[in-house]
Amino acid sequence: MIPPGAPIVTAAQMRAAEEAVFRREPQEDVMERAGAAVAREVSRFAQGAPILVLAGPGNNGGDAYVAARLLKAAGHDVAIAASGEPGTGAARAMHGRWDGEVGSLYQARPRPVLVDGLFGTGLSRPLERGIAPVLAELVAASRFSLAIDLPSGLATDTGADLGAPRGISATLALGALKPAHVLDKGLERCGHVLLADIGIPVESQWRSVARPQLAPPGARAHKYSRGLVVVVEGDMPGAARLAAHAAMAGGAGYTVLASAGDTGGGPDALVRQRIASGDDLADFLTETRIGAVVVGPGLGRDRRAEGLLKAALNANLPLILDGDALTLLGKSAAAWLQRRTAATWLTPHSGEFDRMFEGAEGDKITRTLMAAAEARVTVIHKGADTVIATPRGEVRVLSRASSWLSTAGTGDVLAGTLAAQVAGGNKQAAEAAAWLHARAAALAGPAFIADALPMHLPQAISECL
Ligand SMILES: NC(=O)C1=CN([C@@H]2O[C@H](COP(=O)(O)OP(=O)(O)OC[C@H]3O[C@@H](n4cnc5c(N)ncnc54)[C@H](OP(=O)(O)O)[C@@H]3O)[C@@H](O)[C@H]2O)[C@@H](O)CC1
Ligand SMILES: Nc1ncnc2c1ncn2[C@@H]1O[C@H](COP(=O)(O)OP(=O)(O)O)[C@@H](O)[C@H]1O
Ligand SMILES: [K+]
Repeated sequence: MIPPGAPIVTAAQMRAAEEAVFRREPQEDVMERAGAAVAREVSRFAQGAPILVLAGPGNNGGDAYVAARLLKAAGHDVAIAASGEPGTGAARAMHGRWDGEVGSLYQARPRPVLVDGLFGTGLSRPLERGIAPVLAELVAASRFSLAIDLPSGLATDTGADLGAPRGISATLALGALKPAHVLDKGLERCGHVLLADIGIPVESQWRSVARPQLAPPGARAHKYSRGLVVVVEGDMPGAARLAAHAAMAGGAGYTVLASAGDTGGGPDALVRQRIASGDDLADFLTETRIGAVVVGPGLGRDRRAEGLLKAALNANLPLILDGDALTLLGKSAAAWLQRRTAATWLTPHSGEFDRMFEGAEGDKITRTLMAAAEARVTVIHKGADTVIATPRGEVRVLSRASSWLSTAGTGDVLAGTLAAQVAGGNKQAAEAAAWLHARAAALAGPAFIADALPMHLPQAISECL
């Protein structure tokens, strides 16, 4: 579980936000609030069991000393083990306010409740060999463990593993989420992510995906005003049908499958339009009521596929490109897409993304932002951590969706869901589609097949009205 709609900031941005607050308020007061938030969460879970608090040399350790003092004052049995002397002024002050003993991390005996205050956003290199195994053992031996801000050993801005333990029960993000809470190894290492307001205002164009606010069709709505979606069928008709079904269940008023022949299957309400070639498609896409076109699911990569893709790219209509369309574009994706004047969305998984934007480097947020800016499109970079980036620099991250989504065809369902939101005029279509898709997966439960996913979209939508 990730707090929805929460700002995500890098370590440097968090530090800048803290510095701004310290100009009008003592650092110790902010640290008292951070430690109090930690103590509140820990006391909820400890239920009277003995607590071991680990304190590192920096301000993460400072938070740990505060939490230990408040937990002890509330009657808990608390022991502290430190990896060394406190190294910052605020951490020294908090160490000074602790009136008990401070043991050594290396001699610490496990306790049922563990608080990890070794390192947070200041982690600058992999954990030293000595620290990582000791921390891993103490976490493994505990019944409940809470990481202050971040599990120690997780790179704040990338979620890369620098020696973080496995099995942390919960992480209390302080002030804002950091990329490590939503990306890469952070998905497995943070446990439940909780967010504490510690009175540091943060500005960010990056957020976790939130539940969208949707509206039912107006009293005078008709099928075209609800949104007309065209899904282009190719070599693997099932993929296009999945996308079309998702568009229908995702709220589109009218869905057309542009297909070379009648391959059958799919809902009866699905309208079929015979499209044999790129020229046919170009003609058909002059229909002005079309609100979104989906090209790519099961498209194939032959000459016909290329012709269909070109016709869609040249049409002045909102366009969702997925699957084979992305592979066909490959390295020339940005050059093709920059020329478009109508809005475009790309929904690559990591393989498709890397084929299109092989020069992009860095963490997933940075790479996706770079791609969106270069191609001037919205990119929905799928995976266990789905990163949505717009050319204006906005980012939305959806992580911890059902891992049962890892089954063939669920990406086609996302493309269709997105098309429905685009055709319906939703200005936040990508974020809404990502949320609805993940919610449908949660409702579908375990071991669903992609065919079952669209059936749960209406329920997901009902939760947004
Ligand atoms: N600013 C504030 O008042 C507030 C901050 N807050 C809290 O502070 C946290 C950030 O604090 P921070 O910047 O002091 O960094 P922190 O994560 O404690 O670690 C830095 C220390 O670790 C050391 N070190 C680094 N890597 C290492 C390694 N691999 N192995 C060994 N040592 C290593 C590093 O040494 P150095 O790199 O300098 O050699 C330095 O001594 C943040 O996450 C939040 O919890 C909240 O209380 C709100 C108020
Ligand atoms: N482990 C996972 N956890 C959460 N979501 C996942 C996971 N694996 C895949 N997904 C989601 O499932 C979908 C898979 O899409 P894709 O790889 O394009 O599949 P296909 O091409 O077969 O339709 C994406 O929305 C992706 O974000
Ligand atoms: K920590």
